[in-house]
Amino acid sequence: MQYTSFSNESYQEVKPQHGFLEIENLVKSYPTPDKGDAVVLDGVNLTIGEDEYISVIGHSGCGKSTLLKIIGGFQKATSGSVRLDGKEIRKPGADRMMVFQNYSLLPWLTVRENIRLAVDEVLKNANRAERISIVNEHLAMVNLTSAADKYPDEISGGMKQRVGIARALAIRPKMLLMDEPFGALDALTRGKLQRQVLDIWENHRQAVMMITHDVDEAIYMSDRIVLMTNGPCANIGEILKVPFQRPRDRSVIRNSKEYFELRNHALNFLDHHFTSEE
Ligand SMILES: Nc1ncnc2c1ncn2[C@@H]1O[C@H](COP(=O)(O)OP(=O)(O)OP(=O)(O)O)[C@@H](O)[C@H]1O
Repeated sequence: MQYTSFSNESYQEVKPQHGFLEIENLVKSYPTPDKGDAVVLDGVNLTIGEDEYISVIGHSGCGKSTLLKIIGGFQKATSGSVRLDGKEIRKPGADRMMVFQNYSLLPWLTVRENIRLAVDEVLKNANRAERISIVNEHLAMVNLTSAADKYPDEISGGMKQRVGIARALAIRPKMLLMDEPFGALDALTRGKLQRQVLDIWENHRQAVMMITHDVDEAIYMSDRIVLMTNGPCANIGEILKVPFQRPRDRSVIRNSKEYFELRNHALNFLDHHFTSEE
């Protein structure tokens, strides 16, 4: 793996002292009908701290979602290992919650019921009053208290995504896995929701891995940005450390020299890894 070649040393990768999620030599291939195995991920190594916010950027088809699904336990690695808190990940679990771009809410349940269902399913030791309180707390956290009794088709895309995030957070996962969570939203709603997610994360620190195609979003939100090389046989090309203090003010960091350099470095990397097929 290469690391950044910035003259400013602060951009160099700093591994978290205590690896919470540890990915070692991860390989994932799929069988093809005629050409043997197609290798999607080829030897991914990554360590994430328990309160780190990591973004993953790479061209379409390089294997970002595959990586997230393996961490989520929805797919199996072909070889290598993925451990969370020292335990090998073999199947989905309530310690890792996924948030998808397409919301994935149950349309026949209200906003409140969508969150309640997950809480009932996972927090089996909590009594009824505690579960109601957790649901209400998370509805309030994403400003959805007044929409609690609406159905998904009665609310906007941004609100649906907030339900998905509240549902994921309500069961108190150790790690949040987000696959382009703001991808389907208009720019204004996206900006607001990014801020809300950061506010929540700053108050309830947990490990986050977020896939995005947006370099500005990655810089604004993350501690480190993982840049993937193109597939097939994709790998981690570089890991960039984001040097800005939190809480971040988007308009302030955007005007800094470091922001400009970091953004250009990421964009140049992506340009460099642009295949002729794209
Ligand atoms: N179940 C599967 N069976 C066979 N091939 C698959 C399967 N799932 C994914 N792939 C292939 O693996 C590669 C990586 O797919 P993946 O969805 O992980 O990429 P991605 O980087 O998330 O793309 P995008 O940014 O477009 O969402 C693609 O070539 C895809 O066709």
